[in-house]
Amino acid sequence: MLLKSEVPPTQTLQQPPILRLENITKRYGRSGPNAVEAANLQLHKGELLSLLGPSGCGKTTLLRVIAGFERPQQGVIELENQTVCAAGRWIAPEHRGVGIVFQDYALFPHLSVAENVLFGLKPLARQGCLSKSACGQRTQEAIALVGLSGLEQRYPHELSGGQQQRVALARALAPRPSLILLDEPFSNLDVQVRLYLRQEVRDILKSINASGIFVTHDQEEALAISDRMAVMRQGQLEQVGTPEEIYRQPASRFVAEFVTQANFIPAQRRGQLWETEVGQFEISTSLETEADYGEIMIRQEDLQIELDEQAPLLVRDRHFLGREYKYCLKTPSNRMLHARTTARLPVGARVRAAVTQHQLRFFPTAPSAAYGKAASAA
Ligand SMILES: Nc1ncnc2c1ncn2[C@@H]1O[C@H](COP(=O)(O)OP(=O)(O)OP(=O)(O)O)[C@@H](O)[C@H]1O
Repeated sequence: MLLKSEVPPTQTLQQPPILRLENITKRYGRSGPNAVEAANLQLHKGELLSLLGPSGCGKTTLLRVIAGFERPQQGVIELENQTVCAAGRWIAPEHRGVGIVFQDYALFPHLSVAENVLFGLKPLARQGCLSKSACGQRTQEAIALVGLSGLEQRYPHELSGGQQQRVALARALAPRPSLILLDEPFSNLDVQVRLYLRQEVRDILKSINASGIFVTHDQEEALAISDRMAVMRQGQLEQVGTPEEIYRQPASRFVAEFVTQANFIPAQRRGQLWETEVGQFEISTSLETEADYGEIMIRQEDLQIELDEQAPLLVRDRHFLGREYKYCLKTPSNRMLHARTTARLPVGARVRAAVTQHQLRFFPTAPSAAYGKAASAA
């Protein structure tokens, strides 16, 4: 039976990892660039990790390497303490005990819901690991787990996109894989369905203490559903951490920009101040550095704005988001900044930027990107 987990999450982190990647490098063709480069990663039992990054950064390639659909040029993969990939060792995908959910569901149109789920159990039945009646029972349990009981005899075309994706999940979970891989599982769904299904899928996986890796390029989705996130850039894992760590302590400007969509304002040191085109910031702990040039990062929700006729920022646009407004603000050098706040301010007004000092972060840059040069070039 697919049992609800009785292992508390903190305990699972003390167990050995269920998946371990060591120095995985994969390139397509002989001389192409590395699609994945020297990736190291561990996943613990019951943990949900998202692989997040822009298009082409290597997320799907890394997932396919873990599944065994692609063979890396270098590196070691251990799954449940078994080496499935290393120099001179290769375990085929069907023997890795990994379940996969694809973006396009990949259901068989001529098979019913029950037959599609049963299909996932065929290899176990063929190997003599499961009897016919056990296969039937597991099929029913998996269908119930994803909330589709009663729809067993329907065909894929008689289901909504969200229901089809649940069938795909049931099919992947029925063999009770040690690891489940989900490649952009919600990207074909309407935004409404996507929002509730991603939470439901997380709840389902958590209820059976499944270990999973999601691929997504949607940072909000990654923040919402993961226990940990791995942010990828040009084939490399740039930062791995909890959603809170990644959001609050981004390891690089790339992570900060990609995950938080924060504002970056060029700054130049002037004595004990960072000078920017929207005002000066005192150099205290959060902005301390050896550098003379850089960018100050201000998250949209941390940028407070107040009406001030003499101020350098112009309210260019305002969008009502329900709970708050999102403002687009123009700086004197025509740079756009974004702020989210509940205050309603008129478009065309001039506003002053106020930020709590400890919420700022600083990223050094070359002098050419500094405020004075950027402003004069605009
Ligand atoms: N079969 C292939 N042959 C050659 N190059 C490939 C192949 N598959 C992927 N690539 C290349 O490898 C790099 C990584 O691709 P990958 O699909 O892993 O990225 P991704 O982050 O999943 O992108 P997306 O979000 O657009 O799906 C890209 O430069 C891509 O063009």
